[in-house]
Amino acid sequence: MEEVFKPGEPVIEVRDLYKSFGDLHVLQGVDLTVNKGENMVVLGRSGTGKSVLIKIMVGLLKQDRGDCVVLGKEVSKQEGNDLRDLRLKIGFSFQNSALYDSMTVRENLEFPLVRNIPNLTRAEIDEQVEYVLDAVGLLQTINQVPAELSGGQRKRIGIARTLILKPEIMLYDEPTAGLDPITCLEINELINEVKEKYQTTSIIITHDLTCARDTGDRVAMLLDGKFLKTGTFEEVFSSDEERIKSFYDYNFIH
Ligand SMILES: Nc1ncnc2c1ncn2[C@@H]1O[C@H](COP(=O)(O)OP(=O)(O)OP(=O)(O)O)[C@@H](O)[C@H]1O
Repeated sequence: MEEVFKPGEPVIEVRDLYKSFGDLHVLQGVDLTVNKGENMVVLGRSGTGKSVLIKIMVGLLKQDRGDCVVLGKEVSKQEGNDLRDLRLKIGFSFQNSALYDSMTVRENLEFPLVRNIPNLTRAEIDEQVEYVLDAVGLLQTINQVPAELSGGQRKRIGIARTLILKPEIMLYDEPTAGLDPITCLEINELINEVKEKYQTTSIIITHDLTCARDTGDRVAMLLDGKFLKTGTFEEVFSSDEERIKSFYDYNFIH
């Protein structure tokens, strides 16, 4: 039986997680709980281990010690079809959108559907492509190729391509990187709309404090291998901790 998670129940539970590469101790006792329907923002300077943490969550890396339980399953113990099924429930929206340049928007969106869900009819594929494009507000771009789209539109299509498999969890890697401030705000809105429409649980990795403030139900600051502080944006940034204050001062733009 598939486990069904109710709002507020933990969907991701990371406990006392350690990961080193030789002498480089990247994660040193990470604890994190993300509840059903929650947007959790992970903040941290470059190289602090945010991507390593995400890779452990999707089974691309194994921890040295500790637990990483996603949708009720210890990820490091999943193999073969079980790991594949778990990964299908986790949508990973890459930083560079990773669209295929030679394919139209329609073809880019069809690709994950056809690859992962066999025996869909043409009408079902069309319906799902159009639904998800409408959800990200870009139905009119269906026959365009990525080169004809703006950076913000490409991000949206990248998010749509992840959403089309209706994942329970969304992992956004630097969703606003390289975008102008207005487009950043539009992406933040989209992340919030996705949460409402698709009832997703999300982790949003970012350096962008406006994104953190606007999308995060809670934010967690990764520093020196651990989460230094977790809470609402206001709770975290009202802290007197010097390293949090200096992160805020260097990163807050508007
Ligand atoms: N497979 C690996 N082998 C060896 N070292 C690795 C490996 N993966 C990551 N690292 C190292 O672990 C550290 C954390 O990397 P990670 O990519 O998680 O940083 P990050 O917080 O995501 O940074 P950024 O914000 O720049 O993407 C880095 O020093 C990186 O070089």
